[in-house]
Amino acid sequence: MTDVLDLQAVTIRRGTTTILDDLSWTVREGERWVVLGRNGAGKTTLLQVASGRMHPTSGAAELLGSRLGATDVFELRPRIGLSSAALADRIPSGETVRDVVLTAAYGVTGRWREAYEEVDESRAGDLLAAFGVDHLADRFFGTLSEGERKRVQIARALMSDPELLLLDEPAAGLDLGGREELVGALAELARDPRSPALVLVTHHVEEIPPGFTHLLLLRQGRVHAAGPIVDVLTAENLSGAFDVSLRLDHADGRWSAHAVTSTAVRGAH
Ligand SMILES: Nc1ncnc2c1ncn2[C@@H]1O[C@H](COP(=O)(O)OP(=O)(O)OP(=O)(O)O)[C@@H](O)[C@H]1O
Repeated sequence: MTDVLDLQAVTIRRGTTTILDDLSWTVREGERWVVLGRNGAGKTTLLQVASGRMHPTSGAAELLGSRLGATDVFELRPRIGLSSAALADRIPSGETVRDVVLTAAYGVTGRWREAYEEVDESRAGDLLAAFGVDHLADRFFGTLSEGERKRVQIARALMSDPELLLLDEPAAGLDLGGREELVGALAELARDPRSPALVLVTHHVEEIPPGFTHLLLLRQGRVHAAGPIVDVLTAENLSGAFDVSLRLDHADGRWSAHAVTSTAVRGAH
């Protein structure tokens, strides 16, 4: 399998703060990674590097076989899909849902007289349908619910047929039903062999869709543990990454975690 992303001893420093610290991580074709870590662990910064938007202070980052710093990132970026709150904020609220997805084929937000090919129109429609939001194609992006927006964003990130798809907290702000619908859609994406390599950043094991294969646990900008999810997602590793004693459960392909408290002991008195 080919390396889609290869980070070797990547360090990111800002002033006296070390945000990523000597981090090595490889994502290969066909892999579906979850990146978990507490607030401030460095997850968003890691995606900035993985999407070619931030260069390491030291170390080497290879994206789709090209070394960051020695390649044209503007050629690289359309080959890497990214969905994040920061990018969503840049989408004009008066843009139609169809155009939000369509403009991604040209790496822009805001439609302005581009001549779209029929094949693009049809791909945008298919992606909206795949995420269950095709009925919203003519609505303005700004009028959508949070859950609808998240699904449109992922459809947009897939529009350029990327070789790597990075999803930064796609379930943040969703209610339980919205989260479950999104987890279902991501599970389908994970199952489809035509999908790109996937990297999903989250704070919650409950948001890990079935079919995700690997886990990177980040702690204070360093790799706490990484590898196949069945080996790495343990109560011990999770407790270490989140600095709290956790119990982990696995049922029906889904995970859940909660703090080990002294409730049971207290209840006994
Ligand atoms: N330009 C900067 N200068 C100094 N510190 C920074 C800078 N950018 C980010 N940081 C710090 O780096 C750490 C990691 O930030 P990052 O956003 O990558 O974490 P995260 O794991 O995505 O956090 P969250 O889960 O809260 O979104 C944080 O403590 C943040 O305050």
